[in-house]
Amino acid sequence: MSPIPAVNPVPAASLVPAPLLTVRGLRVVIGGRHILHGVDLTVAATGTTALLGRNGAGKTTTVRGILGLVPRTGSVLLAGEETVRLATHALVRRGIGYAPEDRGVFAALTVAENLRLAERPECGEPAYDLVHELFPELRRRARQAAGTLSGGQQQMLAIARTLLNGNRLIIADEPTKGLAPKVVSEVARALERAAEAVPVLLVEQNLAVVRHLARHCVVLAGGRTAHQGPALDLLADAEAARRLLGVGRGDPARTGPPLPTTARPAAPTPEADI
Ligand SMILES: Nc1ncnc2c1ncn2[C@@H]1O[C@H](COP(=O)(O)OP(=O)(O)OP(=O)(O)O)[C@@H](O)[C@H]1O
Repeated sequence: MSPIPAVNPVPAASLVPAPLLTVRGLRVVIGGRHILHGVDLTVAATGTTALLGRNGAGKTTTVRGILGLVPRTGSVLLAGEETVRLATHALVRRGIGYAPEDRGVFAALTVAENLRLAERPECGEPAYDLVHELFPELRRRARQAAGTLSGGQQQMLAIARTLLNGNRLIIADEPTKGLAPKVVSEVARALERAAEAVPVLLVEQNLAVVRHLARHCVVLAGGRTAHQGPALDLLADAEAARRLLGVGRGDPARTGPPLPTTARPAAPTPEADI
């Protein structure tokens, strides 16, 4: 009888999922001005990765560089594929959904029309079930002009558009900016649910939201990566948070009260069809 072959132990490192997105040496120059000087970051293959930094650190430019919305050099690997020379439409086709800082909804169109515009037939059946489950409010307001929605509702519409097409990564740029605390909690809960389905790269200034959602964080300073690591470790280190993010105990707007524990949104009501 032949001996049973020995089973090679799997090295622990190979059990850690590879990052979904790996950015190396990302540089952006606009109008002769060097804005990013070589940003390095990784976005985990699951959950939420927060992109942090003081005002003007380069967060939005980094996102725009990843998406090809500004001229950039360096390396942007999406699931191992080099994308830095691809145009934005090609990146969208590869499954990156973007909820920009200004939300980018079409004000004169209804909620349903905004969603329909985001459909991509090549991705199969649009995931309206998921959108309606996460955002029952959008279902109820399907026929309302998007320009008449509140800021929070517009933000939910912007996030909902990224969820329709089975994207493999969602990038949300400051989704809670300017929202009332109750609406911040609603948007955060929606993002939390979204991140169960799709990894999220979240640009966020509200550290209560970061604490609630993000496992991993990347901090930019002066157009460079200043720190990467577990989000809770950074937030627990008052000196590092002050140095890297410019926040202290006396800054409730950013360190905020804790968000309420997760409560699932109510099941959608069959009031309107989108
Ligand atoms: N199109 C542009 N032309 C010139 N300078 C720009 C342009 N876009 C951004 N900048 C500058 O680049 C720097 C980084 O801007 P960016 O918006 O990426 O920072 P940010 O970290 O997102 O800031 P905030 O938190 O205030 O949104 C800032 O000094 C900004 O003024």
